[in-house]
Amino acid sequence: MEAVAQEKGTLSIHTENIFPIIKKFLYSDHEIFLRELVSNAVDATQKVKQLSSYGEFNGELGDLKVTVKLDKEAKTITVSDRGIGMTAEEIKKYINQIAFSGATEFVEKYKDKEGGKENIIGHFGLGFYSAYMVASNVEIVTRSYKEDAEAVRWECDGSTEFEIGPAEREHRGTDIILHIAADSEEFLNEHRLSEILEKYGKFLPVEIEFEDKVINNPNPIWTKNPADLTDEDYLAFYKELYPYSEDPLFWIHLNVDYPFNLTGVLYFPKLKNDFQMQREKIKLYSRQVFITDEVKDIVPDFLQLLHGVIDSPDIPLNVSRSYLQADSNVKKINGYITRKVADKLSEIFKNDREGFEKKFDDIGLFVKYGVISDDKFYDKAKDFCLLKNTEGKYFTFDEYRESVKDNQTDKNDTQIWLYTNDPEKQDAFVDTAKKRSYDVLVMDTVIDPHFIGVLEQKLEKVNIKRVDADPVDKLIEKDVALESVLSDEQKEKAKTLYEGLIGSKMATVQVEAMPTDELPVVITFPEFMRRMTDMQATSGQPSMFGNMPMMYTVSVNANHPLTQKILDTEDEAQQKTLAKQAYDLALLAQGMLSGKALTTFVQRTVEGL
Ligand SMILES: Nc1ncnc2c1ncn2[C@@H]1O[C@H](COP(=O)(O)OP(=O)(O)OP(=O)(O)O)[C@@H](O)[C@H]1O
Repeated sequence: MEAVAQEKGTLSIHTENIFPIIKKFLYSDHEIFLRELVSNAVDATQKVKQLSSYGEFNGELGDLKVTVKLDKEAKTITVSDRGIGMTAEEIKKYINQIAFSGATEFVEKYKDKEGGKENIIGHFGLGFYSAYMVASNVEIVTRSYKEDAEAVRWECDGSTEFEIGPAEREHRGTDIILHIAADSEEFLNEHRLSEILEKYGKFLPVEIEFEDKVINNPNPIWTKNPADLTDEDYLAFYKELYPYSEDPLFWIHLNVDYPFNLTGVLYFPKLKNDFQMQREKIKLYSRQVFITDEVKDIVPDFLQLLHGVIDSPDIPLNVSRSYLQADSNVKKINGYITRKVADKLSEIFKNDREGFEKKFDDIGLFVKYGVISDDKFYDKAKDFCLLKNTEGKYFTFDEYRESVKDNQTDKNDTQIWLYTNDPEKQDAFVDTAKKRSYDVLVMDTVIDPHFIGVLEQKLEKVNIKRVDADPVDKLIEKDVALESVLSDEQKEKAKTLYEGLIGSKMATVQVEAMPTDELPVVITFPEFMRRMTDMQATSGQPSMFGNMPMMYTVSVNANHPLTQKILDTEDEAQQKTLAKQAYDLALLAQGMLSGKALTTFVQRTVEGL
């Protein structure tokens, strides 16, 4: 056997093999070629502006617009700028050497100067080659800003060979001329190009002209100082982003430079009960270049209900700038945004409680979603998240605790908070609760079942029940037990009577001493069972119980005069009719009487009048 010698070496790469990979597979979306070339033009322009401000370039800056031109006949797309241009040497260095970025070199050189590193988009030294995804041939005609620089022409047909030589160009700057390949002719269309430019370049920092029109707003509000902006500016920008949307409720201007750079404006839209529709409205930018509207790694789930823009050069992008890489910065950004949003809400709450309450119906869903899904948010939101009662009064958690303390603490020293998820439907129950001077909250949004669960976990000694979870005296059990006027034997008789009448396995009948002002029969849904069904309904998961109807409790009021009367009725048929009537009334109070059963009930009632 031959012995293997220990050695070290360098990997070698064959350009012929790697080039097609860079050209075709590095970027998943072909349309981004335009983003890359326009970004390069913007970079070149920013560089010349910066050099001028550092005194390293003393010539005329002139009109710095970047232009994109489409020539359908010649089948070319040309991106032109009046940036720094390139000398022949620079082309060889920056273009011929794949993955050598002149942008990075520039940033390194000027990193300590004002604006030196903030304004440059390029980083990887690959973007230019994305042109070959759509072009069979690319020409560069360029003239450097340097004094006495000669214009240069470079051309390459996508093989590993290029040509370089002298050219004519009146001014400093660069034209990148793409000869569009046969399989990419879809890009020889002005609508398509304008759509791509609009998507990626709407807020690029240098004016971009296409078809004699400037397509971008180079100074979007998130780059400005909040002190210089009015409400109208924010609203106008919102309209620019979402032309057909209703005005937002309020907004937050994000502005941080340590430990990462991030700017942006987040808007609170009016949320409808359906919050799935509202997602993917936050746009992520990096140095004013659009990246994605998939912000799920940077923005916590509940904040994705917000609209607006986030711009951060510190968001780690992959080479294709199309998606992010998860890293610790992303986590920090996530935490920061959550904190900022909570602080803003808290500030509005403190400074304008009335205004905050007015908006709460619209932002409640969002705040509750935050409370449910993010502990850090909960810690702040617990002081401004509001509860609303059936009278339309709002309370913070602490205020509510204080307000119901005297009347709604049960014998185990636990506060029972009552709520309705449908004040209309549960009116009979709300009414009975109010007769006891109990307060009833309204919890009617899709996420309230979850919200209630979280409140119970977080708030000590608080139990939350829907008004129809139990007959009123059982909702909040106090020490005083009511005496039953019925004997045990009579109770048993009543139970058998109703069980025979109802004949459903879903119903549990119990005969209990209840106050006389309570209905003769009350139907309730045990809180636990009902909540599981509610939660499953919102989660969209198939129910563990299949389509089984919900279990319910039928409480016969032992102390109601009608119960006594029914038991005293000798005629069996008459007795059954009376009991049926009492039971139907209970069904009616729960909105459970319909169809044939309802018709029979109505007839029976009319006949009895
Ligand atoms: N229009 C232009 N004017 C002047 N120089 C340019 C122009 N386009 C490209 N360059 C030079 O060529 C270099 C390589 O460009 P390329 O787009 O491949 O990479 P990049 O912009 O540096 O990085 P990235 O891959 O992140 O876009 C640039 O860094 C720049 O120095």
